[in-house]
Amino acid sequence: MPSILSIFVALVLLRLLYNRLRLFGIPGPWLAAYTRLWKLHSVWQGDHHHTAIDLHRKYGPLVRIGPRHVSVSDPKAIPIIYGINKGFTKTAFFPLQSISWNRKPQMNLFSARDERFHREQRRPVASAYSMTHILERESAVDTCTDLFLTQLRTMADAKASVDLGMWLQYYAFDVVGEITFAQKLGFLEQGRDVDGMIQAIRGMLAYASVCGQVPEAHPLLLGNPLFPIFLPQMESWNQVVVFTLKAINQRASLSRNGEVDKADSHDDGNDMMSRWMAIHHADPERLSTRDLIVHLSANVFAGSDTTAIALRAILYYLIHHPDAMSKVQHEVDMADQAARLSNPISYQESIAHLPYLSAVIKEAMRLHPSVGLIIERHVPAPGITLCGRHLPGGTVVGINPWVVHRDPTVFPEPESFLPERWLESGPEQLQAMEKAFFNFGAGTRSCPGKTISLLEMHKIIPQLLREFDIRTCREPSWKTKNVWFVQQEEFICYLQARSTS
Ligand code: HEM
Repeated sequence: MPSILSIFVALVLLRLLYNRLRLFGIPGPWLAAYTRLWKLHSVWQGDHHHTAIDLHRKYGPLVRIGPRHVSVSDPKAIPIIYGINKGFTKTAFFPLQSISWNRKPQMNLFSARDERFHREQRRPVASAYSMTHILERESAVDTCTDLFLTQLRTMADAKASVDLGMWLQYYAFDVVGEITFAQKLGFLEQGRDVDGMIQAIRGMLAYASVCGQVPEAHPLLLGNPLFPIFLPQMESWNQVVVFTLKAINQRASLSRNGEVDKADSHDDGNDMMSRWMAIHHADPERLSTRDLIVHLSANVFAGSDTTAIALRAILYYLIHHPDAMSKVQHEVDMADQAARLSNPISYQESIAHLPYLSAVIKEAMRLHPSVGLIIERHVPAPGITLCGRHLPGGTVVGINPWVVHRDPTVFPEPESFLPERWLESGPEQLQAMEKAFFNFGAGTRSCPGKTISLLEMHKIIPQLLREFDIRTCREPSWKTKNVWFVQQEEFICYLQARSTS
């Protein structure tokens, strides 16, 4: 009689064999064909973006990174996987990044898997992210710039080293605060991680990146359905939600049943909260109190880390490419001499008069995208042919921005920092590069907040370089860790006031 143990072992072996045969012929690390442990381990190490680049160089456009998981590097696959009405839906990786409120997990724009629900959620809020609306808050962003520069001047005068990486994140946080809630979040003023929000977001990302590889484990961990019943105070551990509720309560009040009270709110501002409260009060069914809370908190969660990563990358590549740094500073100085720039520099001025800077911004985001894992989607039934291979329905596919941004057929010398490629390439090449630029995702689920990030980048970088010479304190000048977002740490710099400023 076979023992229970031998039956169990036989079942496990059969399962592994089944896994192996499912996507037979798609190359990749041998262990990945059998089990998700390979992917889990690779993500756990915090360097998966580099592993993914190496794997695609070795195996080609399709790499099997799990039993049902395929990483794709061909930019031509972007409109297929992420295009409108293509039927590819978000995977279980996303919902575990939602917040919990009123004792329930609440899906936001980012985490929602149901496309219809997502469409209904995005419709009323989308216009608040348009550049026209964001620019209405430009003067508020300028107050963040003033505060940031004042703090940096003090540190530069003291000839102290500056954790510029951290300060850029404080800046990004306060800008999101101004645009979302018409208030700074206190980061620049206090020069510290207010309410531990940066740490809280890092913890959430680290959890999502690892648990997201085995999402079935989520209900046994932080997604345990018993927690809201027996541990309701858990909601108050999420600083992002706590902050959002505090911000709402400063302007209106949430009643006992969780509804936002109309009496003491004011709907006439141009920040997102005012715009969305106005919609809510006109038609609560179109945008409920729940929707208000999840949309506002999504901004705090999604808007600061991603932008800070991009800001650091731009300065990092400039510091390590002195020629490019000189060109940007020369461009700013010339525009200044021609009296084309205000103080602080406006977004429109930056776009109109600083073309080399725009190319630098693009090139830095190409080399160091904020997102460092594949942006997962499920292949719809009955399957799809990608790069000449049939992938059955249910396969998890996705493109990693780090991989597609290094496609040598689109970006020659992919590892080199060459801002000129964005200025000197012919129209066809430029179009191919734009189509392969995947920093903000693509299609209906692409990033609505990119307007906010672009506004920040085009304003604060020239402003900093107009006023300071910046160098790093040591080499290597940062450490990176891929926790879904590729964060940089210890980007410590010296700032010196420029004689021309
Ligand atoms: C450099 C900065 C940023 C980068 C690189 C970035 C990247 C991304 C990417 C790749 C996606 C798509 C995810 C997917 O397709 O599954 C996304 C979605 C999203 N981002 Fe951003 N983001 C940035 C800044 C922001 C900002 C500033 C905000 C808001 C304040 C924001 C809010 C969102 C939201 C709400 C979504 C979900 C959109 C939807 O599915 O409808 N992001 N972002």
